[in-house]
Amino acid sequence: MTSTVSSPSRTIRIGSRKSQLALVQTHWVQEQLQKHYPNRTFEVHTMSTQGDNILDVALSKIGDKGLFTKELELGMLHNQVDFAVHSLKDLPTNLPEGLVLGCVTERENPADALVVHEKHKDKQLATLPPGTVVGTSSLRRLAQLRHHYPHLEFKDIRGNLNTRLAKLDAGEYDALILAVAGLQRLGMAERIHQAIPSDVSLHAVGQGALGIECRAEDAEVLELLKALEHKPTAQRCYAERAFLRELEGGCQVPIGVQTVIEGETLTLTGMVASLDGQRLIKDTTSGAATQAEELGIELANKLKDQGAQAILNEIFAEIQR
Ligand SMILES: NCc1[nH]cc(CCC(=O)O)c1CC(=O)O
Repeated sequence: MTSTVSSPSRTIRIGSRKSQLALVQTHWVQEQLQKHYPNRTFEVHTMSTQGDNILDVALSKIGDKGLFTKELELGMLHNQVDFAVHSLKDLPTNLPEGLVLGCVTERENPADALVVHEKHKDKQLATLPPGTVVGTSSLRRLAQLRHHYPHLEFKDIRGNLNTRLAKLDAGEYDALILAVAGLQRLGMAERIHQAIPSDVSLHAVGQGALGIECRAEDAEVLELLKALEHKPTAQRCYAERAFLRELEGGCQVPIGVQTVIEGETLTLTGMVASLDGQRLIKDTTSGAATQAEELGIELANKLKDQGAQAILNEIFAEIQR
């Protein structure tokens, strides 16, 4: 029997991590694409990444930037999947040869959230008592909170969101710092006790947005992905990623950002802090949103002139020890 379909369109295979957050995000992308292209088929293929498997080592000590992305990238390069959905914050600023950031989706609230144990439910970040044990695995959150609240104690935490919340509720920690966006996407917004203001903690580069990575040569996929692109978010994230790319060395470092677009103007604020929180260098730059990457590079150089490079060099040496 011969097929009556004259030119069947290719099935698009979406690569995803298996974590609950990754799957929620990937299924959202699949659903949006399906709405835009009802006659096409989009399949989800899941893979475990190194970051999902190594759970007993502090993230900052692993020092491999592609921790949550490498297996998915190999999948694309080996033609097993056509694109991969990432939390943009987990996607390294330099991608492997042959792959590109094909699409940035509309960002959710990029702020960090304070989540507290029951016994602190009448407290805010500023009123937590001395010795409160705060769980975080992010050097950025650690350094900024130490800077503002040196009386708090910090303890590393790993595992997925549910594991972390269970450890909090079991009393292993008094409070956690998590991304607002992750809690919202998992339907756990009620656990957000306080959105941390940006004068206390600048968020991570790309936080709250999804980044879709695909093969640079795959014109068809790049065209399909345009349906999900959110230009203001993309411009903000390009500025943030250029800032980070210009500053970072080989590992996770305490770098935070904030971006705003008003009219045609993009304003980028960035900070670099020492791990003990004692030194914190922060500055701002503004310019045309169409020049996002140049603004990121400009701000990185501004901070380097103010001593950021010395802080980063100390941190790279510290982490390698
Ligand atoms: N690597 C952890 C990670 N990657 C993305 C998110 C949340 C969603 C986002 O920031 O887009 C989280 C959890 C967290 O930081 O609390």
